[in-house]
Amino acid sequence: MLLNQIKGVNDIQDINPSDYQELAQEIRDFLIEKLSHTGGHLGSNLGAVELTMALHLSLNLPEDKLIWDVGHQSYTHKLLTGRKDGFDNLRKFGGMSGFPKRKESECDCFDTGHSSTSISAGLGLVKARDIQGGTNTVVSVIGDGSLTGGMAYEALNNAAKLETNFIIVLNDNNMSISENVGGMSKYLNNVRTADAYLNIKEGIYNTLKEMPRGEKVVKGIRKAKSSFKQLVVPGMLFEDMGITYLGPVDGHNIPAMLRVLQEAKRTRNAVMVHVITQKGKGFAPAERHPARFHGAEPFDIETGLPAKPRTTANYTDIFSTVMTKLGARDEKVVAITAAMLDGTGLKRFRNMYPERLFDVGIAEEHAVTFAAGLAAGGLKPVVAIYSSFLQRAYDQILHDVCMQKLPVVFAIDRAGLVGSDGETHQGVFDLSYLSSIPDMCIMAPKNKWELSDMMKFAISFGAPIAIRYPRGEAYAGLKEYRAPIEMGKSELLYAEGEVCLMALGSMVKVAEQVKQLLNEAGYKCSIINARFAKPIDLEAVEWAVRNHKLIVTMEENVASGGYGEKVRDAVDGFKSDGKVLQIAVPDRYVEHGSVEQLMQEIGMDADSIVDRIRKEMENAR
Ligand SMILES: Cc1ncc(C[n+]2csc(CCOP(=O)(O)OP(=O)(O)O)c2C)c(N)n1
Ligand SMILES: CC(=O)[C@@H](O)[C@H](O)COP(=O)(O)O
Ligand SMILES: [Mg+2]
Repeated sequence: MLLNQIKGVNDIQDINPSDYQELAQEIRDFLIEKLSHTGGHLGSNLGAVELTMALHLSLNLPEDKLIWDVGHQSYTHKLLTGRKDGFDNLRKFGGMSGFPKRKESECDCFDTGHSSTSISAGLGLVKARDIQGGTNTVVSVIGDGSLTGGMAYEALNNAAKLETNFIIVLNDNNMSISENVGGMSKYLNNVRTADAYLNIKEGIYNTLKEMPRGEKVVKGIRKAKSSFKQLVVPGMLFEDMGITYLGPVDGHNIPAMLRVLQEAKRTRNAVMVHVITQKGKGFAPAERHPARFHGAEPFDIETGLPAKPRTTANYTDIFSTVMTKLGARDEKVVAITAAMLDGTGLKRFRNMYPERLFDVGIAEEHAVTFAAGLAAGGLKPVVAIYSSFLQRAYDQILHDVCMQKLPVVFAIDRAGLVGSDGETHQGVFDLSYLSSIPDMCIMAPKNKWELSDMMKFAISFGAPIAIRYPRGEAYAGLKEYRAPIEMGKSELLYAEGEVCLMALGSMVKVAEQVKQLLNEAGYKCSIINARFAKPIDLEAVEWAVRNHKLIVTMEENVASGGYGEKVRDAVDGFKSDGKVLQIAVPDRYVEHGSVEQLMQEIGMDADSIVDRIRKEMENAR
């Protein structure tokens, strides 16, 4: 097997060129087999096999620097840098990350996970090289979807004035997670469907040379290269900015890519190499359903179907259903997604009300200010964005939504630990960054019915409001507790005394388990479902202080700036010696693994919480 000859970095350079095709096939077979067990970002990786091989053949790693935008397509890069064994535990607890990690390999020069950062980071590495007199090559690989993100344009704008080499590879598979959207996508479509510029160029040169005085004409054209390109390349957007454009080149043809990369390396400025690939290439189910195989769960190789079909609704499903109902009831309800139509569950809303769904591309900042504009214009926008991606739009939430008290509903999915995507995607900061903003109201449902009730409350709230809910199965317990949602009011679930658990959102389910364990150990235990993280329910805090020896706050967010901190401050106000134990995500980045394993690791599973409570109670005796 050729793949077995690749034990470390640059070993691919010893492979005979006549074997490249076979190696690419072995890599595909390997990825399909491994990911059928572990899950992972299959489609993007299958599309980038030959591209990655060509880059590794052209570069000398780790001296040369290769930056992967988002990083979800870096699996072949991991294989070619000696990490084959890591695939057995890909994205598992303690195993190999699904994204580039500097601490994992010296060939991973920049950590990614969130989109559209690669050109900025690459340009930084170029400048660092130039200032220190280095000669290494720097390559940023960015997908067409990631090129919808604003940061990419800020970086291109900056890179355009560069006078040294910087290679930007545009890996264009005409897909984001769902269909790619917007003007840039349309522009790339035109470029892609035009005959390859390089072929046209050579074809025209050859024809001209046959003609009388043809050589002279060709020379003249070569001198006026850019105006010639203007004639044959639609748009010329990048060239006009000052960035050399090469391509489009077939991203599954290694010799063709090697030739273009050689040319790109000779350029004395920023150069964009436009590579055309197919998402899911070589695995029929992934070619047919690129969105489903973008981030795949373990699957059956024969059929492509999930190994474990899902039987219960997750919070995204509930959100999806309620959105269609809200859309039916009120024509003013509109929805916005930043390239996460499938992930946020807004596809159904799009299918029913296409004119009221806006997919703005990977542009969270724009999504929020756009929603502010929609609200200012009299509509009722719901912006559905994952917690960790919404981090990007802090200023837009503050400056464009909250300062004007505009009625925008933030549906914050993946709030809490997300599991196998790891530290870049854990949604454990939203309570903190949103809480600091005046006029922001934040809710979190304890179960699936409460998410529905909160959405109905939010849509008629008339001011900025956020609902955060986690990845995964929607809790179907506590159905009988369905008191109407009231602004800033919590819900008392059990009133027993001694220990009072004040739990927010997903932690209510854990609180039930904690209560049972505490009861078994002989402690009485009350539970308050917080419902609101801002404003907190001060009356409930006072009741908890007056009637319990210990208050335990529970939230799937970092402690700093979270719900527990606010409760602690309030307790101090009511009773200076009131005891509060804060259960929250610790002040460090939480890596990948299953949510259950991670909760255990950070001491937020029921057993760990009970241990801590018992210690506190024993100390108090
Ligand atoms: C800031 C941010 N928003 C959203 C995402 C989710 N996301 C990951 S990959 C992706 C699509 C990327 O498309 P493209 O760059 O074309 O890569 P492809 O998957 O097509 O190879 C999206 C929206 C993200 N990682 N970061
Ligand atoms: C790479 C990336 O950012 C997305 O593909 C992300 O992995 C999606 O996560 P979900 O599976 O939670 O939708
Ligand atoms: Mg793409």
